[in-house]
Amino acid sequence: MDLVNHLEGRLLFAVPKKGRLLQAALNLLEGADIQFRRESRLDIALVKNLPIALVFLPAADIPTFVGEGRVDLGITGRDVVAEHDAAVEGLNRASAQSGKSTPTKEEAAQKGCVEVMDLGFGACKLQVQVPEKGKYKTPADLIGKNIGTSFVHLAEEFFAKLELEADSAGGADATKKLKTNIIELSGSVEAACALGVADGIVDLVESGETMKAAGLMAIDTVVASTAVLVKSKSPSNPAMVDLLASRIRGVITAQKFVLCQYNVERTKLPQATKITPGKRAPTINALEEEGWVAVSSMVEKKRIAIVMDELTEVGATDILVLDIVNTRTF
Ligand SMILES: Nc1ncnc2c1ncn2[C@@H]1O[C@H](COP(=O)(O)OP(=O)(O)OP(=O)(O)O)[C@@H](O)[C@H]1O
Ligand SMILES: O=P(O)(O)OC[C@H]1O[C@H](OP(=O)(O)OP(=O)(O)O)[C@H](O)[C@@H]1O
Repeated sequence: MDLVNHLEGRLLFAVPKKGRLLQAALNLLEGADIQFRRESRLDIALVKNLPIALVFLPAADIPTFVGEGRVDLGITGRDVVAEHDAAVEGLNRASAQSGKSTPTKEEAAQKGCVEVMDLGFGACKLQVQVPEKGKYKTPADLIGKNIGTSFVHLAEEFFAKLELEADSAGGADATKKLKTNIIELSGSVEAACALGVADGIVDLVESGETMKAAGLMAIDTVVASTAVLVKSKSPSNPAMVDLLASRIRGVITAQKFVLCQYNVERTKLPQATKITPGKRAPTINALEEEGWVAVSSMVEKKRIAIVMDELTEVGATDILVLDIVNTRTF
């Protein structure tokens, strides 16, 4: 089937085609009941139960497709969205400086990605790193030096700001324009210092193991990133964007919370509900037994053990913890 000819009237939703964000993104789609079958080698999949087509793209390219308004929604990293924004700003600045035409206000207002929500997975930091045993201790020490990175536009923006600060603080010779040299590398960036290509690098750190293994240390953070849902500034079907956002938010909330149910004497209710205030408020039902109530309340998964300890301490009994499959609680 020629899928490209079946896209008419469908909202386009970009999903990372590989890498670290792929599985968590697919889990979200499944939780949101977005049903599709991806044919082998095809980067487009029609959704069976909604007027949507999924487009599988490299995470780093998704901000371009969404920002240009060619795709309506996307799941990608905040780091690559920031890199795309920095690239567009850099391009506009360069055009303005060279007297070339820049986008009008109206054109600019149509372009770029709008963050709909933080998806809570894929956490990492884009950090400035230098050799642990080297002479550079602060980012300012790297002004005018060689920096290896795959995030050239964010790195340029970061060092341009540092250079400006250094200039205006009189820390640099105003007659001699310092310019940090940003070297574009497409992977294994950590090797650049050891091999003499760079004095410092700007690269992603998650566990920190790669950085440590390369004998590097982080001295500043350029962007703290997680996966995000982004939309274009003028999506083809805003109602469908809202529906998908609401479903995805429901799945994320369900992943983060559990339902805690327990019985407690009515006299202890104020103390107990202080421990389990719920998202909006706890649900309280009278029990057949005089003076007792049943409480159910959403509790953050990561706090549940402490919450159960505290409830036991105030005299709650029959404490049950239930998984939430899906929610619509806002
Ligand atoms: N340790 C990590 N290293 C790189 N990216 C990470 C890490 N942890 C989370 N991420 C997030 O995952 C996104 C995609 O990175 P990943 O390297 O998996 O993609 P990819 O498409 O396979 O890219 P590439 O082929 O360039 O490595 C990053 O932009 C970032 O937001
Ligand atoms: O802090 P850590 O958990 O060690 O993860 C960080 C490393 O992971 C990524 O590299 P990737 O594995 O994608 O390979 P690459 O160097 O070829 O980009 C990133 O560029 C770092 O090198």
